Amino acid sequence: MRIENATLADGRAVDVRVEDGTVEAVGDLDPVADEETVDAEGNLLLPGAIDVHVHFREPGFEHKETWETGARSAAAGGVTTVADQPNTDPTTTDGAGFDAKAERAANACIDYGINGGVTADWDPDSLFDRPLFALGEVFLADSTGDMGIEADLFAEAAERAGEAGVPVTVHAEDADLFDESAIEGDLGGVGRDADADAWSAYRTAEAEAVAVERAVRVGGETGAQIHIAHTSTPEGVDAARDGGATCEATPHHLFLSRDDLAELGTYGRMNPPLRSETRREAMFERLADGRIDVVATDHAPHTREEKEQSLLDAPSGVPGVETMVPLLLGAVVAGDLTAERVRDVVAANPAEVFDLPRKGRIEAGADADLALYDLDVAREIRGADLHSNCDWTPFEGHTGVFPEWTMLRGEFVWDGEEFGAVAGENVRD
Ligand SMILES: NC(=O)N[C@@H](CC(=O)O)C(=O)O
Ligand SMILES: [Zn+2]
Ligand SMILES: [Zn+2]
Repeated sequence: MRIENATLADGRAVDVRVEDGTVEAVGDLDPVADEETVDAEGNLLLPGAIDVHVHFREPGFEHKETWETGARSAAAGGVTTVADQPNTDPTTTDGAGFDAKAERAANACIDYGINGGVTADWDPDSLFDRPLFALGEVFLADSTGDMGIEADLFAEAAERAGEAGVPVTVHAEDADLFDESAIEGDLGGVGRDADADAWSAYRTAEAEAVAVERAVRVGGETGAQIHIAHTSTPEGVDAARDGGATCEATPHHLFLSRDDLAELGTYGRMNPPLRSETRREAMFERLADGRIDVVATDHAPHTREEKEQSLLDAPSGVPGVETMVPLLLGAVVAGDLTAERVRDVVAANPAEVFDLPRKGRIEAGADADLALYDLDVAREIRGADLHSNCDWTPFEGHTGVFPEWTMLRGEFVWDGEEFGAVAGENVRD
């Protein structure tokens, strides 16, 4: 197959030859006889995005999402590889838990990695016996699934991961620094009527910075590679960088702030919570200038029914795997970000941080994981148009550029209307 007349993120106009699922050549390529041609019409060709932080919920919470629906949502958003988190049922904290998840993940139409998690009753021996994508997210405070752990267990887990050469991804919040007084008293009604700003006041910005500092210190002491998940504050990003760790930021912490909570209510409750508009801007600045290594979604679907509760009863988390690249490209169209930055944070950098040599770049020898975008057709994001089992989005009404098509190892997994019968593989197998 020859993809003709594509524009790469760096502005180069090229043709791309794909053979046996691999990029064979990039450049000015003459057609060969009988070769299939795909006309890219000068549109932007990006490497398939790698979302290193999703919660596809299976096994255990199939009513929220499955590997089938989550992967389809990813593909329709230009994402061709995901890494799944361990707070499923059973938790992915021992060999059997890993195997149970691997069985379900085989239903995905995109490639994937499976993380191992840490709880007081985890079984590191059988867990590290499996091909882990990473150890994590290790919860330094409780979030969905109540998998928060104590400091000494974190140090022990980091030690094991360091020995095994497995990166550690950390949910960095310190519950000792949460402000309980913020969630006392009247928090309003349910769903959109709840006072969700109280959640941001409760899980303080300071709690993140302090936990990040602790995590990177443990990384230094144990030799483990530390990656801070979903940093929500500029202080958290700076502490990660200063400590020699890499960090990721979510689209919700880059495009939403506490100012949106009056409208979102419990639909905007997540951990770490939305921050002030000032902090959001400082996060976006760090995205644009390269201080944030990776954008990942923390795709955490919950049903409307679950969200339609009081602030304290509604679960934390928002979906996002399908809207990540579209939102970032919306920012490119608006002139706030370069296409090269987008390519780096969603593809090249995650491939480098998590050691995926065949992923994240459009060059000879790489997997032909590709997505094509027409920057002239930005459209309004609507939950009803998305393919996740979660039929709402916190980005309703935002502008996004969705892929014309998405390809996994040379096969169309999404053609803009339908999904192809493509089988995903574990990137660590
Ligand atoms: N981010 C969230 O608020 N929720 C996540 C868990 C997590 O990443 O902390 C979930 O699994 O629902
Ligand atoms: Zn988390
Ligand atoms: Zn998460």
